[in-house]
Parts: sequence; C-alpha cells; structure tokens
Amino acid sequence: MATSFIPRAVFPNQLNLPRSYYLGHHASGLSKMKSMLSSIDLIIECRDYRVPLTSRNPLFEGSLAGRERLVVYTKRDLGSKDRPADRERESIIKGWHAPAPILFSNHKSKKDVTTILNYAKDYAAYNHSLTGSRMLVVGMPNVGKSSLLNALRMAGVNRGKAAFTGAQPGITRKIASGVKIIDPDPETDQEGVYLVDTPGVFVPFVPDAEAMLKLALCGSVKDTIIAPTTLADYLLFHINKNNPKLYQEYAPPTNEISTLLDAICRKTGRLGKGGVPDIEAAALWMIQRWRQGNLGTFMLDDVEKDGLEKKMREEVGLSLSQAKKAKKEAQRVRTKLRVAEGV
Ligand SMILES: Nc1nc2c(ncn2[C@@H]2O[C@H](COP(=O)(O)OP(=O)(O)OP(=O)(O)O)[C@@H](O)[C@H]2O)c(=O)[nH]1
Repeated sequence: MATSFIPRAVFPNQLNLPRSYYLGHHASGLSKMKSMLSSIDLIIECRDYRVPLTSRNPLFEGSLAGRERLVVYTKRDLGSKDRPADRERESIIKGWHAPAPILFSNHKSKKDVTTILNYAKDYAAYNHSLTGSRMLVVGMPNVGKSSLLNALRMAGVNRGKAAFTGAQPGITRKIASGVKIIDPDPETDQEGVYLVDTPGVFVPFVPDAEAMLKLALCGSVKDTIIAPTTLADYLLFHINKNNPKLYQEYAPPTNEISTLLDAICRKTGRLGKGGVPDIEAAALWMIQRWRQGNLGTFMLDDVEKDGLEKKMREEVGLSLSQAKKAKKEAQRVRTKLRVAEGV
C-alpha cells in the first residue's frame, strides 16, 4: 500500500536571506508623499490579499498619519475562489479594521472596481471640495496600485491607461500628477476626483525571514534578490499544505524541490547543454505560474482574529540594533541589484 504524503509543517529558517529592499526611490517617494499630504483628501492604501498582514507597511502609519485612509486588499482573484473558508477569512479581515470600511479588489472585476469607484464618489461628495478631491494611492511595491488606478479611470471616465504596470516591482518610480477618475458634474455641483499614483515603498527591515520570502513570492522584491530555487521551495511548502495535486502533471507529491524542478524541466523541455535540467529556469517558471493564478489560489499569511493586533504589537519600536541592521541590509541589497543589473 502506498504511504500517504505528509507535507512539511514548518519551513526551514533561512538565516542568510536579505531582509531589506528599501531603495532610494522608496525613501524619496515617501518623503514626497509626506510633503503632499495637505493637498490630499483620502489615502487609498493597497495591500496584497495573499499577504494581508505581511504587506502592511508600518512606514505609512507614521508618515501618512492624519489623513483618512481606505485599505484595499488587491489581487483577490489570486488568493480567493469565493469558497466558504475564503469568505470566512474575509470577514475576519474586515473585523481587523472595523468600524473603518475596507474593500477587496481584483482589478479585472467590474463589480470590485465599481465598488471602489462608488466609495471614492461618495467620499468626495461628503467632503465637498471646491477644487476637486485628490486621493493618494500608496502601498508596497507591485501590489497593484497602477493597475487599480487604470481600472478606476477606465470605469469612471472611460479613458485608457494612465500609468505603466508590470510584473516586476519598481515600475512606478516617481509621483505623477493626478489622474481623473470621476468627472465634475455641474448639475449636482460635484467636483472631479483625481488619483495620484506613487512608487511602491518597501519596509526598511523585515525582522522575520519568512515574511521576506512571502513578499518576494508575491513580487514585492526583484527576482534577482533571492535565489529562485529557495523561493520555489517556499512556494512548494505552501502548495503542499493546500493541495499537492496542483503539480500532479509534473510529479507525485514531494517535499523535495529539486525532485519537482527536475521533473518540470523534463516535462517542459527546460534543458540546457547536454540535456542538463535548467533548474533555475524551472523555479522561475513555477513562481510565475503561481503569480498568474495557475498553481493554486491561496493565501500565504494565516488569518486569525487577533492577527492585525499581534502584528502591530510586534512592529512597535524597531530597536536600535534592528535599525542598524536595516541600514547594512539596504546597502547589501543595493550592491546585489547593481551586480545583477550590471550597472
Ligand atoms: N491577478 C491579478 N493581477 C494583478 C491585480 N492587480 C495588479 N495585478 C498585476 O500585478 C502586477 C503589478 O501591478 P502594478 O499595477 O504594476 O503594481 P504597482 O503596485 O503599481 O507596482 P510598483 O510600480 O512597483 O509600485 C502586474 O503584473 C499586474 O497585472 C489583480 O487584481 N489581480
């Protein structure tokens, strides 16, 4: 009789993992956002649905305090299939923020985009401004800020893309001028609503190596920063917890990433000189498939009732030694990026 497969209960600690990705344009973007606050009516903070806790950036709490905020959990289609357990998790997430409202979004869902648009419209009408409402879209790199802005613009004023989007972080590097998403309406005396896109801002230091793996897997960190095989292994750890059948066309359930990547290479023809499997290419391919929603739809963070409270407690006071580590780490990452990009 075949023995039943037991997935790993914990992922081995990655002691040498970089723990920062805080780049020059993150710091300058944040400082510009701060200086613009007086002209902003509402902050729309995007967090990634798959990592609702890990994609929260405490820098926004301090720097953007004093302005009302709407949290939008983006990329819902990649973390939920509207199963009862998904809806239960969403009600827990709503509970974290209550009484403040939050919204979930898939940028391709008309319903989700219309809900956010209506929120912006109502907010602007309620806080009537003579010059029109300006809303700042903020969030970690690659969470889908520009995609949301484009979707809102299309739904609201039927205009095409105003912001570049892309699968790697760092596509938006500068704060642009406001983009109209709702036309002024002279009949109701309603002014227009404008969205301001901002560069994604990473946290200065990620104290927990697993959080860094989650952020990298979701695309907040460039793929040259963490070895693709390590990331693919972390993905395999989660896939196995959810459903090891997700990769059954390549291999039977396994906890060995090398076994799965080797099988992927052979089945998809990712072979180098002399038929040697190109393990790194297979790892990148596996990660991309998950990011596109083709290798399971699940969250990486555990969602518990006191999850946000716990996270906020952990964040209180980045100690001095951590701040020093953060500086060193940021330097290490910048050097790694320069080498990877041949600059
Ligand atoms: N499946 C899915 N993909 C999304 C969604 N929103 C954004 N994306 C994809 O995520 C990637 C990043 O989107 P962007 O809109 O460029 O993200 P950003 O936050 O503006 O990125 P930065 O410029 O790095 O700060 C792109 O490949 C988008 O197509 C979503 O709701 N669902």
